[in-house]
Amino acid sequence: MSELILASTSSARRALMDGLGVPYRTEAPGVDEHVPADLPAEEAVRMLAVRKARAVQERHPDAWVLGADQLVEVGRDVLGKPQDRDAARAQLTRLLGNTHVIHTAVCLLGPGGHHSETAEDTRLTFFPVPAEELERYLDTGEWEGCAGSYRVEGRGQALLQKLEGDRTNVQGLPMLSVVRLLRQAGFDLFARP
Ligand SMILES: Nc1nc2c(ncn2[C@@H]2O[C@H](COP(=O)(O)OP(=O)(O)OP(=O)(O)O)[C@@H](O)[C@H]2O)c(=O)[nH]1
Repeated sequence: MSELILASTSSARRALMDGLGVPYRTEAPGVDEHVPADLPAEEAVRMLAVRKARAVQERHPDAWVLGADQLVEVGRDVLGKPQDRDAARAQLTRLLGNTHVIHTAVCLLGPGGHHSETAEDTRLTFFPVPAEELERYLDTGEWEGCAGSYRVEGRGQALLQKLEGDRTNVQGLPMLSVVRLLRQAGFDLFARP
């Protein structure tokens, strides 16, 4: 198989791919992540996952390229990554004591016009916690670089009352689906190095 490129700057996505153990490298997609404001969350993440993968594939047409995007939907609000602590506090205040949905899309592009993609939802319910506890969680800094301002695999799990779906999907890649897409594309996931 020609090389696999993860079109991402996300350390969490890298960690998930490192765990899978398939040889790959990363490259920043470098795309404009703006989408129409009224686009439903699942359509937005699919559009951006494809945009990221295509941007890298244009630079490496013979490679396999995996792109991903994620948004948090709570009620009618759609949340991305917070810009600062105050934005993170506002996001978490919206999530605490409520149920929200993580929408993550992945797109696998390959030689010969291969295009496969999927979008996965994970539903999470957070405990209602007092403002002082929220400030202590913000002190961990886990909000930085995370859509929804928490890390489900870190101290953020202390906020988690219920999770329905793929936990890795929350971290950034729905690994059940990533494995399926790679196997369907013909990848040998235990190839000798
Ligand atoms: N470690 C961790 N990261 C999370 C969690 N929830 C969301 N994220 C990260 O939040 C980011 C979602 O923003 P995106 O726009 O999809 O991705 P990005 O960080 O800009 O990275 P690119 O793939 O380069 O676009 C991703 O990096 C996710 O890995 C979580 O629970 N744990």
